Amino acid sequence: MTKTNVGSSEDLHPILVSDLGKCYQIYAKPKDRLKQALWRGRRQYYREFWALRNVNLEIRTGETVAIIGRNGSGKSTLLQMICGTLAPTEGSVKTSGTIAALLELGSGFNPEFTGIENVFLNASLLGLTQEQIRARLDDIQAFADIGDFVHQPVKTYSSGMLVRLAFAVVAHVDPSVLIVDEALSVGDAVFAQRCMRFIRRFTEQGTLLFVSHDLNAVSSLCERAIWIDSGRVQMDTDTASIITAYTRSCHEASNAEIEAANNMTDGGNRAAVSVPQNGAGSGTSTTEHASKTIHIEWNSVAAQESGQAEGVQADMADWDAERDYGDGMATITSVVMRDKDGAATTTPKCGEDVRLEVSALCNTFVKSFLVAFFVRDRTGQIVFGESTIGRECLTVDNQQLVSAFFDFTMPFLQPGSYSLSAAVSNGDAMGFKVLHFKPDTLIFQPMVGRRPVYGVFSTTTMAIKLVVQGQSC
Ligand SMILES: Nc1ncnc2c1ncn2[C@@H]1O[C@H](COP(=O)(O)OP(=O)(O)OP(=O)(O)O)[C@@H](O)[C@H]1O
Repeated sequence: MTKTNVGSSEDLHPILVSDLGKCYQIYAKPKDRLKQALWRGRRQYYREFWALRNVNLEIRTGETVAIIGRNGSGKSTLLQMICGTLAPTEGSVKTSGTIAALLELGSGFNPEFTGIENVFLNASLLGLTQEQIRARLDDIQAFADIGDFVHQPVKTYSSGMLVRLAFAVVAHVDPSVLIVDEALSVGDAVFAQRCMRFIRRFTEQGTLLFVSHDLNAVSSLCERAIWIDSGRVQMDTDTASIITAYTRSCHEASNAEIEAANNMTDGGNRAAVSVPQNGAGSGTSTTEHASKTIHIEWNSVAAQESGQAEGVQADMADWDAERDYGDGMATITSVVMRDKDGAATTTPKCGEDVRLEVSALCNTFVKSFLVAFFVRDRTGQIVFGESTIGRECLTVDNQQLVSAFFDFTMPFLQPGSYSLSAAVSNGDAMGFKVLHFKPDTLIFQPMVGRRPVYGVFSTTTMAIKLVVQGQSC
């Protein structure tokens, strides 16, 4: 472990990765491995598999960086090479400062040692003296919170207990760089929150490298993200842009899967889908839920032309090719928020009723039309959302215009700017195909008022009573 040299380039870049690559030798049969050893390289019995290739990264001091990507894309391979637990096939990694890493479960622990013995072993490897470890032992035990198990060999621990102990150690060794690989997914909710509080405090002065499939955690912790796909850096920029691009790619992959499954079931003949019962003409459907309503109307374009539907024209100009995605079988034509008087607004009052109208034109027959929206805060975290899933099953015909009306009370939000994304899909809770997803299509600034907001948003409280025992109110 190296300490930071003040003023050096390593000081500015605690992690520098150049042309990094990892190649595995894949053997079709176990005996091929033996043959390879016997032939000493004169014949090849394996095929090469590059888990990671041509990766160049500069992580600057104080940056909070997420690594995201689908299963098997190479995230853990990259982190292991940065931490020095895996040797690269090509390229190099330069690190400086004290790097504390939470990688695979229990890595770095000796299974025969007790929890306490492993705390001493790991904390001393991370640069603490025996005296410093003794002084911090109570805090480490309190953070891990595994009771008397701390005196048992770690081979008897559950996966949750292992990650608790490992996290407790890294939380008390004052690292300058913290690397976390999916560790939070193992602990229970209370422990995950304890870790998130620690990581949040750590990011105020330290450098963080964070791997997670939880995009909300990623957006709330990291300002920069790196998307890895099939062992290559696909994109490296601000977290919000990466999340948009990555989720778009995941939806496209999922749409392709659903398309393939549909082709298997109907033999590739989309015309085999039965003609809708309620597809022609127009209609209304309303569902009550909790205290508010979701309300969907659909009209034929003929009705629109005769003035029954508000003038909405849809064509591919409604698509932002850079950001929108979907299979194009419907086009979102407008997304409007209205106040309680019906006026369009981008400054809704918190605690007051609003209506969100999402209109879309179908470019094909849609068997089960779904509408959804969600709202992100300025860090990209999803704050709330709603969908017709589980509430509506609407069949829509080609060239019909659908409007969904979501009536709800605007929650008491933290002050700031919020973006609303809308989507229309075909399917149900078990799986749906995105027809058109419009990210960040409506930006609004809620009027917060003077009421304090606790957390991401406060509930719309029906009543608050203060009662002194013995007195009526
Ligand atoms: N020892 C190994 N031998 C052969 N292939 C390996 C080995 N270790 C990893 N791989 C392969 O390298 C690729 C990258 O694996 P890696 O664990 O880095 O992915 P990941 O992005 O962390 O995935 P996940 O999100 O599922 O944790 C995968 O295809 C994996 O099967």
